[in-house]
Amino acid sequence: MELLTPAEMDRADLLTIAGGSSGFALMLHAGRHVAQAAMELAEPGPILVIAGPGNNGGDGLIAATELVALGRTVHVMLLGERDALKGDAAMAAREWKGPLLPFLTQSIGSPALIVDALFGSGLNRPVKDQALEIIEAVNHSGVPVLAVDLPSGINGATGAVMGAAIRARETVTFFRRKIGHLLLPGRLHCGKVRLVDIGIEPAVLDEIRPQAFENDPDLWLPDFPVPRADGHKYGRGHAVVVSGELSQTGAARLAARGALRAGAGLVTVASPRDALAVNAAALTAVMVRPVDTADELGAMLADRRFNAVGIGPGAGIGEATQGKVLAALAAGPAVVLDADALTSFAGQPEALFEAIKSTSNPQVVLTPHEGEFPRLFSDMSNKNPLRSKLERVRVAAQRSGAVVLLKGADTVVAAPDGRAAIACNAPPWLATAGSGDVLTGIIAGLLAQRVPAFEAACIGVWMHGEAACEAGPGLIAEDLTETLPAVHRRVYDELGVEY
Ligand SMILES: NC(=O)C1=CN([C@@H]2O[C@H](COP(=O)(O)OP(=O)(O)OC[C@H]3O[C@@H](n4cnc5c(N)ncnc54)[C@H](O)[C@@H]3O)[C@@H](O)[C@H]2O)[C@@H](O)CC1
Ligand SMILES: [K+]
Repeated sequence: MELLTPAEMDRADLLTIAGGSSGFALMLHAGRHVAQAAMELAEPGPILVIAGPGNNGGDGLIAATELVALGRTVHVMLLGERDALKGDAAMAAREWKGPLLPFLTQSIGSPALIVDALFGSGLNRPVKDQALEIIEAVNHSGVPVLAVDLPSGINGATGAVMGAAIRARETVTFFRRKIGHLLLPGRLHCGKVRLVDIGIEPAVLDEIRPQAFENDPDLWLPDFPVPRADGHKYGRGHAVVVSGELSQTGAARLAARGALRAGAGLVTVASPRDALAVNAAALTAVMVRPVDTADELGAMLADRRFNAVGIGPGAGIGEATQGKVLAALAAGPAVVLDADALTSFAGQPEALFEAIKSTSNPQVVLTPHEGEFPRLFSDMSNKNPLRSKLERVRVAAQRSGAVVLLKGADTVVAAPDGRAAIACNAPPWLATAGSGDVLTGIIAGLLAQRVPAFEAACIGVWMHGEAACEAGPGLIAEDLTETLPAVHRRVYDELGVEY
């Protein structure tokens, strides 16, 4: 499903109003949904609504009015003067007939539930002073919080905490989720996100054309590779994984098994001669072929049946790996570059980007983690707070000409054309040795089946997260390939494919 920036949400709102609805009608829907969620969440006892000076506060005031009508005791605190409210929020305030408590921490008390309607998508600067004190006091109170639209203090476009932010049990948001609901740390502040319809027609999206999506099957289901009943393994591509030296061959084997489990028809490990015996002894369905140099790799890949290559896990950092990367890009299969393949270009990323842009087959995926990312994009480390993770990955994709996948609990995949997907299905135990190697292999396996690079990266990330959920806590990288069949079955169920 699409993810919106606050600016895009404002457009959705304006297009709906231009189509004949009133802004206040949207607010009434929003406030009623919030009240409904509050009824479900709140134990018996009073409910405190903390309202801010904009339309997020307006939603809160409508919810307060509705909750009283539903028989609840409701207290309201408002930041600023009632008379200072404008537009729809002023209309909402006229609906609220009760008193307003002073905007002080002492007013919080110990309600059954707090409805956080302080700031939503209009947050445009760090919270300070009174608002900051209230947010911190709410977080310390231990009272469950229902956030309206966004937990106050979370930037809807970036997920950043602007000074301080509410930690909500649940968040009710409208029409479509916002990017800040998925990117960290925002996601951690939202609790469960409830998406409700407030009367905005999905057709407005035709005009807005959002370019960010949640990474879930809705996004790529038609591209998911399903073997044909009349097909054979040669029709499902042949992935090559480049192995490192004798002492570090395990990573390539993990990747190779990932490629096979992702559905590649055939997988070959291109192994240095001195590691051949080790690789061959430890592999069964995966084949092994001696490849020491970039020239040898290039010669192997001249056979176009090898249609996808994964390089990086355990590859070693330096000129030898650089050479193999350039040979793979020149030969024209789809390519996924990870780990040492990326680090080998630290300090000279332009050489890599040039090679990517001049490849005859522009199906290239880069899969850095936050440590590797600034080795290629030195101005965009996560220490640089000027850009969100989404923006950083988009710029990286545009600059490199490749699909870029930046790993993390909120893995972002972006294509050079601006499309981007944010994942939220990875469990914390997925962060374990070797799990990135398996991801590289899964993506290589999908590329081998001719899934386009952006979709291959998205599907790979999603399957990897699902496989980890399936394996559960205590996961080691080897488990991921073994739980992948269950993930395939889940996708087949969604596709309605029998097995
Ligand atoms: N766009 C839409 O389609 C709809 C929006 N609605 C609500 O309207 C909200 C957006 O309303 P607004 O644009 O009025 O924005 P908000 O209500 O989120 O906040 C804007 C107000 O807060 C102030 N403010 C911003 N940052 C501050 C800070 N750090 N410290 C102190 N004051 C600060 C601004 O000066 C302004 O007065 C949404 O989050 C949603 O809850 C709903 O009513 C339904 C429809
Ligand atoms: K809020």
